[in-house]
Amino acid sequence: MALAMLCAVAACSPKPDEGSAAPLAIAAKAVDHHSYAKPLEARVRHVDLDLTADFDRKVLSGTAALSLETEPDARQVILDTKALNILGVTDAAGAPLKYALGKADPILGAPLTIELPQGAQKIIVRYETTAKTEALQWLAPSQTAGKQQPFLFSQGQAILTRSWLPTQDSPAIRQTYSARIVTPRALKAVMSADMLTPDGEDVIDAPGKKAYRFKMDEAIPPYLIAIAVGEIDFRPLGKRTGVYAEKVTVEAAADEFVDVEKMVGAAEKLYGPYRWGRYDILVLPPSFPYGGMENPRLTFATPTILAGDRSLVSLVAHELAHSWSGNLVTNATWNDFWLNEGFTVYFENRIMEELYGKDRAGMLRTLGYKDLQDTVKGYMDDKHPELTALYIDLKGKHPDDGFSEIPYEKGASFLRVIEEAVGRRRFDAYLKGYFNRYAFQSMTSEAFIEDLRENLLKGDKALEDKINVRAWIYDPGLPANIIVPKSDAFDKVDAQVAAFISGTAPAELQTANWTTQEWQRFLNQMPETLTVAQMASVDDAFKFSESHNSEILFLWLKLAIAHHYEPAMPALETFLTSQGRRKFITPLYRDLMDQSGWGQAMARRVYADARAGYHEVTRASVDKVVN
Ligand SMILES: CC/C=C\C/C=C\C[C@@H](O)/C=C/C=C/C=C\[C@@H](O)CCCC(=O)O
Ligand SMILES: [Zn+2]
Repeated sequence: MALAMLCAVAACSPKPDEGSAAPLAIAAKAVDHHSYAKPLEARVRHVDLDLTADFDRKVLSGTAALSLETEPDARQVILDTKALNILGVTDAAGAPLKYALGKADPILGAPLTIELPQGAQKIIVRYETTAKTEALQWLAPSQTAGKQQPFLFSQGQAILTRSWLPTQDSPAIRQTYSARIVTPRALKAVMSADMLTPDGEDVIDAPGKKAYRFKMDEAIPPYLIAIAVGEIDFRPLGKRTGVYAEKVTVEAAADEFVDVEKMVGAAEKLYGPYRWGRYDILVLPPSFPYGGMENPRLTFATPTILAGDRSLVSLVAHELAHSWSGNLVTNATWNDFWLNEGFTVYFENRIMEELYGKDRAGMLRTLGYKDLQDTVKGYMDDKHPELTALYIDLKGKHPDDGFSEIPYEKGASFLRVIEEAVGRRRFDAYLKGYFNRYAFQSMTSEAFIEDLRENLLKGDKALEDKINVRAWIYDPGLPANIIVPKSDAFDKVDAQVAAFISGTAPAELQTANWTTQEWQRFLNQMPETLTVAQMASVDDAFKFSESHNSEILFLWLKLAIAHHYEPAMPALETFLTSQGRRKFITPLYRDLMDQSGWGQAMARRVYADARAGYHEVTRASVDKVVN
């Protein structure tokens, strides 16, 4: 990897307000190995985009005007780029500036070093994206739900934003942004910002085009700058919530998300005011690579959560929770990713408990704990214990290489241990204070420990040792004081599973009105040693192969592969070729590849056909398992 000029986080964080000096002092020791930026000399404060979405060429082209804050003697600014075609750089008056695009690193991309006249406050980069831009997916009409119009969307996390706009792409270098996006007249542009022209405006001497304008006045990490363009409709859900989706999807989405306005209220009751104005959701076409992405003001969500019975809306609670953990207080480097995700999973479960009660929240914690156990076992078996720590040193690695359930479920388990040690009321008060103290700032694991000591533990060394704070953050494995969730609500499921495995015909199982979480528990408990007759009987009884619930279908298809249960193979092929959510796609291909002969042949055949339709995030993941 080209020597990445390191971004000293201290200079990346904005001027601290009183009471937040600690993170700056501690965070100064942190460096972001995933950015070339040197913000101690010159840093980006605002990005103003003026781009045209060209669906014929599949490029975004135009300008990024960057407002800078520079040291008096600064003579250059360094930006992060990846696979961009840089067409020229000028100052605000249009005078050309000298620039150099450095050697491209396969993970970080290339540094764009721009010479600055003394006192320069703004530079304008003219550029266009290319076919190698990893953040963007350009979909043909056939790849969308509506099949009538093309669609474009971006994914920024973790370090993909640099592939669709030149800036300092570090989560510690927070920036405001504004944008003018020109689209074909039939399409609408939306972004993670205030949408100033919901219906677009005419473009002089371009009758076939429309322009949409946006502004984000809060300083956010660049990975949260997001865009989508398509035949997008809108339905309101409440006074500050609504859902965007393709016309054919929007009614189902509005019905699925009917509780979202209540979710925002529940979240505010827990951790303070929602600071972002509106909370809207955009449902993407099926290839979206994640369950959700917490782009501020506009969560991006997969259509695979549209189960029709609101049973998968915990994902929305998760993305909403990021409005505090991750978007308001952000991990300063990707080594500290658990600060985003562990807090959010903890918070997500509290929102679900507030809205749907302790039983459902307990079931979700129990299912999450099983995922955590499986992940830890997998990494330990593969001799990668370092990936089971919360803080992971990702120097020289792609952040994706550290991505797993660990920062999510182990991080949440850590916070539950703190809650149990100090009591829920005291912990909630601490969290509310934490989000206030560091609002719109970036945080490191060390800074968090300092804040915890100062504002919650208050010098109680015995309490800190009882919680085992540093071991939870830095040690591999699961600390002995982890709280193993126990959900009585699953007792009846477990009893039925035992009856089934002991040979009782599934038809005798009392499964009336089971929830998705109970079916997940049932399938999680199924051994991989069933007979084909047992697989057939349970499929006949519960029609798993025909399920429209992505979470249930995923677990059933894993079981079907393990048993080479042929009747489920058409459903498997449909599932692999009709959506692109990495969490489902990669494990199924991996399981197929573990089946020598038929499984490997099927994986290679299906992937050869489906690969082009996946987003780069999913492709990069499956490329590692299908060979
Ligand atoms: C220790 C890992 C450090 C950094 C990883 C950061 C980002 C990884 C990159 O892959 C982006 C991930 C984005 C995830 C978005 C949503 C998730 O919360 C849910 C993903 C699983 C799902 O589809 O539900
Ligand atoms: Zn998350």
